Amino acid sequence: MGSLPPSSTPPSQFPILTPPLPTDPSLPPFLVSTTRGFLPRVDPPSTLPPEFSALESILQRMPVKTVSGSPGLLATYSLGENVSANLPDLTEEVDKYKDDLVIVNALYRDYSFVASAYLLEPCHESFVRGESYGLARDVLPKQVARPIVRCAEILHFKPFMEYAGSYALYNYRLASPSDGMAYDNLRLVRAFEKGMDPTSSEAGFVLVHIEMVKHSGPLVAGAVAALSACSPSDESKPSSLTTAKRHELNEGLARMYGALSKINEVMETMWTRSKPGSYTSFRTFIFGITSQSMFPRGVLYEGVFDSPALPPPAPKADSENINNIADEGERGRGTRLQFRGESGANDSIVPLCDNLLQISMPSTPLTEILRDFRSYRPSNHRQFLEWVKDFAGEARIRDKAVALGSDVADVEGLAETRRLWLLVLDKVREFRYRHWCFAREYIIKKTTHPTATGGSPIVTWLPNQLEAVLGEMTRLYAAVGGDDGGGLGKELRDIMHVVTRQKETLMKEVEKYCAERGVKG
Ligand code: HEM
Repeated sequence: MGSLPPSSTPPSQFPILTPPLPTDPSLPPFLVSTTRGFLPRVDPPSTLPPEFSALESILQRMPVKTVSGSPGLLATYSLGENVSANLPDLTEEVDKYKDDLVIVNALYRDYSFVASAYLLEPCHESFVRGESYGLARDVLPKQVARPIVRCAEILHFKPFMEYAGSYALYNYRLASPSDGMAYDNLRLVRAFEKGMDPTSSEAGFVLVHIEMVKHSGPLVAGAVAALSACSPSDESKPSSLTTAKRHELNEGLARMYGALSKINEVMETMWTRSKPGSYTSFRTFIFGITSQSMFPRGVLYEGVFDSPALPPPAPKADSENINNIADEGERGRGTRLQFRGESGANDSIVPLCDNLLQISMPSTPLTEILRDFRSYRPSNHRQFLEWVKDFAGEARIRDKAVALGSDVADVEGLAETRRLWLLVLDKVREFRYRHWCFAREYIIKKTTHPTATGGSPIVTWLPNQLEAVLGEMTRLYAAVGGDDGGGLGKELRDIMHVVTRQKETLMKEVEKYCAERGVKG
């Protein structure tokens, strides 16, 4: 992969793949493209090289319900002893594949499944008994810790389960290769609970994410076209778009709108493909090892002392952050680490829209969590998102698009941009509102555990971003004169009624949950 272009380079010059996508295994699996969007450029391997047969054997025997339907190691709470007894340290074998990143990514996925299952097995047992999660194991044995760190170094991931690199986007196979990526043809490669059955809620949860991201190619293509139309190499006056460029911008926004509409439609299928009542049982295994009561001191990675995959040592005085600090008795045994858990918050669809639309988030500690989440993703996704943000900022895309207080000759074109801009914002609102409903129905009503898998506070974090979008829409609609007619039409008037209603109900809901749970709003 080429190095990143400087941020003043036109968007078309960012190394975004177009078909035919390269199949070269020495390239990173996750490279943004206009066809597969944020999915890996090749389907993930579902079988491991023979040297890893011990790992494969554990993974196949691991789920609560195995592929044959019989109870697996997690059903009998015997994964821990199996890892101790039957899994050798295969770090040297990982190195043999360091030039085949497609395989190393499969190994990263698989070690991350064993790591999370191993650490959280005691919490699963407590949960099944109807108790609170209690404490997890807090030492990751070296035969898991060393190879996952090595894979993470090679791939530039964190050495803990990630959304794209392991749990969701690198965790599917095609039941029949000739039938492609149709939903019914997708199967999970790895699962914790009953996910080997494609009709289970665990499988549905993961597969709906994949099915949504399947439509991210046109979103990327639309975003690139919109940015390209506003390239900073044009005059930098907000009103400087020519009629032709405005037309290009409108086409880009319309493509984004089409893709987001499809993505939101698929999102709605979550309710039936993964039942709200089943979520909390497989969720136990996807918690992170920071900001969680189960891991008050993170996890000691045995046999791991120094690696580019580890975060920099925390200052000793920083008692909140125990990264890399092992206590006296542990020194010489390994390194204590903390990472966020896998979460859709590490998906790139919404951050792409946030960055392109320049949605301003409030300066709150909750927004800091949003920023932190954005480091948990494949490096090419991260670079692309940062680049979109910088580019949109330099190009002043929002100013050019909505052109407030400027004389624009192409009045119809401008009205269309404003309409499309608000419609795209509305799709982000719709995503975040549906998502808030998921959080309420799948989590808040089912458990009092205060933090989500990624470590964010469950009642206040999602509303922080949803409120920002609702606020942005309200301000923009007023600024372009929507309230006074503004030429934006009935569709947007209706949407804005929904926005006003949602603002009120969201505030009341959050207040209610905060009061019930003693959380500061
Ligand atoms: C039952 C379904 C779902 C539930 C219960 C759920 C739950 C959550 C929770 C609790 C968070 C807060 C972050 C954290 O983990 O600490 C989150 C964030 C997020 N999830 Fe989901 N999620 C679901 C489905 C999805 C799907 C299908 C996607 C699609 C990619 C997705 C994308 C996101 C995004 C983008 C965020 C960050 C939100 C923002 O920026 O405002 N989630 N999710």
